[in-house]
Amino acid sequence: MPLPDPRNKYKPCRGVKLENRQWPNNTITKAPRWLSTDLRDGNQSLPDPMNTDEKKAYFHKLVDIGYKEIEVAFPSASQIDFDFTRYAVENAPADVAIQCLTPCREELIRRTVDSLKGAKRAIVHLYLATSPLFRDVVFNMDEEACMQLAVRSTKLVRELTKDNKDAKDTYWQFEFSPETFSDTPIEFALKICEAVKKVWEPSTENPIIFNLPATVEMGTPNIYADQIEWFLKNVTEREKICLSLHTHNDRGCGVAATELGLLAGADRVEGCLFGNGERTGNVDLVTLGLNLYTQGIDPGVDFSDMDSLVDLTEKYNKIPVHPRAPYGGSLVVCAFSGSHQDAIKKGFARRSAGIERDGGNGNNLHWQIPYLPLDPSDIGRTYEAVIRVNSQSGKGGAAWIILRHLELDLPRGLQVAFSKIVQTEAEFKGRELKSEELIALFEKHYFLGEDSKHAYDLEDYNVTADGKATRLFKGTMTVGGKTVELQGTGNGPISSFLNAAETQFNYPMEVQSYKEHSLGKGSKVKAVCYLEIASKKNGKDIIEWGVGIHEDVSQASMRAAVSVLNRLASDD
Ligand SMILES: CC(=O)SCCNC(=O)CCNC(=O)[C@H](O)C(C)(C)COP(=O)(O)OP(=O)(O)OC[C@H]1O[C@@H](n2cnc3c(N)ncnc32)[C@H](O)[C@@H]1OP(=O)(O)O
Ligand SMILES: CC(C)C(=O)C(=O)O
Repeated sequence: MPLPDPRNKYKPCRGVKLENRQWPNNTITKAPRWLSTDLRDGNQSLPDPMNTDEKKAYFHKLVDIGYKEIEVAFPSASQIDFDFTRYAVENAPADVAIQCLTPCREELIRRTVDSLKGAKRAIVHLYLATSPLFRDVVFNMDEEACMQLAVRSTKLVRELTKDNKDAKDTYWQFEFSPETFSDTPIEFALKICEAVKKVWEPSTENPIIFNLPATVEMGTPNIYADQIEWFLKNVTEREKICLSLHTHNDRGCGVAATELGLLAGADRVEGCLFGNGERTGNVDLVTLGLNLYTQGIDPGVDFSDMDSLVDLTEKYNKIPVHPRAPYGGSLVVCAFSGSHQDAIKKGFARRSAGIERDGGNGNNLHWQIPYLPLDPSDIGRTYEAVIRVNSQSGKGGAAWIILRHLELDLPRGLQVAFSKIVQTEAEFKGRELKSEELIALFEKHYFLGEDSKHAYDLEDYNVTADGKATRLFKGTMTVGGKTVELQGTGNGPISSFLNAAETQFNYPMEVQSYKEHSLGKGSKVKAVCYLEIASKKNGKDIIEWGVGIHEDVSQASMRAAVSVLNRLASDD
């Protein structure tokens, strides 16, 4: 039973008092510094943490796609984490900083710094929970004791790193996280950071990283943004600070909180690919990066081979990426429903025309396709994957697949006719129809396949002028294996054939529309004809479509007419 009054159990998150807040008026105009914590915060939350080989593969992929700051481990926790840090130190490119997390405990700090020895660039990340709940429940420490511990620990890190003459070859950076910042009285968060800064003595060139984590997401994202703006307004020596965000997703707003935090002035973001991490996860770096990209901002990380990132995380985290995960999910660049497919198909047609006019590849043409905020090809997905067909689909979806695979640009009426066939098949099978199945259905239905089963075949014919405006068709057909001679007249080859067929086989046939286009290019070019015929079947007026393909355009149209005849003779 839900509680009749949850107020007695849960209290709302209180924001900070922020005068003249600025962040709602800001826009994000450049990518922040990114830190991937997949190998630390992500890894520590896995039921089966990665082994060393898995961490290595993951690390190299993070480097390959462009992350320059990577938190690789909690080296004081285990020999595996220590050894992996050594591997990362020895194998990181010169421009990649290796970050490690340590609590405020002397032996653990020493071990952490040991693991980073010899690194070209290293970030020692010290954390200490600062919220009243944690100080009280976890540490039994008052604010003063908490501050003294942070100060003592920072002094030790300083002594072991930037003040250590034996460690001068490393470019040391220092990060301090008042853990559970999101639930810490803001004045105390500022006070402890100021005390830590005073000890570390950062410079403008090498700023201290203050990472202000929403360790647990406590309130709406605007509250987090207010906290960040308040902190930045009140902290001293802003120019010597890199303000870092580290959000979790307990309320499902990690991305929003991070984006609002950036609007509030933050410089750096920590997160994991596809939002792996404690509980509901860290903020998703893929979403954040591609959110920037789709605003025309280079994220500085390469997401163009999305499937390889999905494979990586699924293999090593052993957690599937949700099919609806932003950008990376297998279903997010797919449209099943008819009106979406129709709009997307029209959008692509408009874009192709624009590209042709522009004479380029479309990279300088603004992306404007209904329902698709991102060009699937920018993340390595194919257009073919965009439109998928099931019983919810309309004419546009199947027509798109036929266009992409067979290059047949079906007239609207034929799209409608074929979509009914598709609908029946999808309902019958009770599932999505794959592209190959749709193509087979189309070829079978309009008798285009080499081995299609059909009643009528045109063996031979000729059309001659019979008087001024009249054409005479004479030909031989096989009907169910038997040879039949037929002849008819009309004002052109098709009408004279239809007249012959009507006389011979008793199908009234009147042309409603005719369309042709070329297929392929160069010496392999063919003609495609689409013929719409009004006829009668079992006493009822009906419309049938025929499709014919041939190197010769008049043969193609004749084939289209035979295709109609076969449709009239078929049972379906
Ligand atoms: C929000 C975050 O993600 S923080 C990072 C969390 N990551 C991890 O904890 C992964 C690695 N951790 C570990 O392997 C272990 O917890 C270790 C090695 C750090 C410590 O192990 P143990 O000494 O056995 O302690 P244990 O894990 O049982 O409890 C944590 C202890 O650290 C203390 N602690 C927690 N955070 C901090 C901190 N930032 N600084 C100093 N001490 C801390 C706790 O109060 C507790 O102390 P207690 O034993 O005196 O009560
Ligand atoms: C150590 C800190 C930054 C952390 O992981 C968190 O608060 O979630």
